[in-house]
Amino acid sequence: MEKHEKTNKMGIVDKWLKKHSVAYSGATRHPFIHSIRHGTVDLSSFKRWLGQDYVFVRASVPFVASVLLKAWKESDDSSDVEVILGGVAAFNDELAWFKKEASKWDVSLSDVVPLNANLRYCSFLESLMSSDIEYTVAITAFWACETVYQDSFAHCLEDNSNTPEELRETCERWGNDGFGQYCLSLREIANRLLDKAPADVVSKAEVVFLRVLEYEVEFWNMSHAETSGLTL
Ligand SMILES: Cc1ncc(CN)c(N)n1
Repeated sequence: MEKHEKTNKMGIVDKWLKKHSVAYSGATRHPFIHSIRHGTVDLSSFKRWLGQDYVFVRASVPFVASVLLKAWKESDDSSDVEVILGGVAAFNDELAWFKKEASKWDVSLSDVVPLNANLRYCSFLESLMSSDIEYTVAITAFWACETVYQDSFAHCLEDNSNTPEELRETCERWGNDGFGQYCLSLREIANRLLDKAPADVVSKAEVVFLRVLEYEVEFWNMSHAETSGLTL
């Protein structure tokens, strides 16, 4: 098949994005994201999100490393490893950025207590590290996780947005074009693998995709957790 034919073809994840557009919008157009985009964000919510996300990103490193390992063992295309390796390398920079941003906002990262929604999402990712989980399923989860952030924060950078100046750097971290391209590369990998996968693996990947969307919504919800109800 010619390359241009391949890119024009609608892949399985593209179909899921249409089929589950309500769930997808729930994750990418959450009230927390709207509040950033409208410039009405409550700074204590932003700080809570920042601390929780630092914990999440640290915990997701072994998951991404496990996806890399699966790609190295199972992929029929060596460029997958390079794409995922790019993601692993970006985590280093991301963790340094969290430290810088936390000191700007006076958030003490060492004092962050992970909330239950965060712990649940981290254990879900940990469950996907098992060698029983197919590469196709794991890369679908990874693509979905990265894409929700890319789409959400890119929305805050659109021309008609009113994102506060001091939050633009956060939005650019995930909303920039380079990160967008990287998410598209992950999407191509997921589509290619799903195209060849048996039906039960495709169903499993679709369930995992929907679970990621649910966990992402719960994650955003934590930003407006009342201090009295920190078990979210
Ligand atoms: C909850 C969450 N989801 C996704 C991302 C993007 N790696 C993140 N930093 N945090």
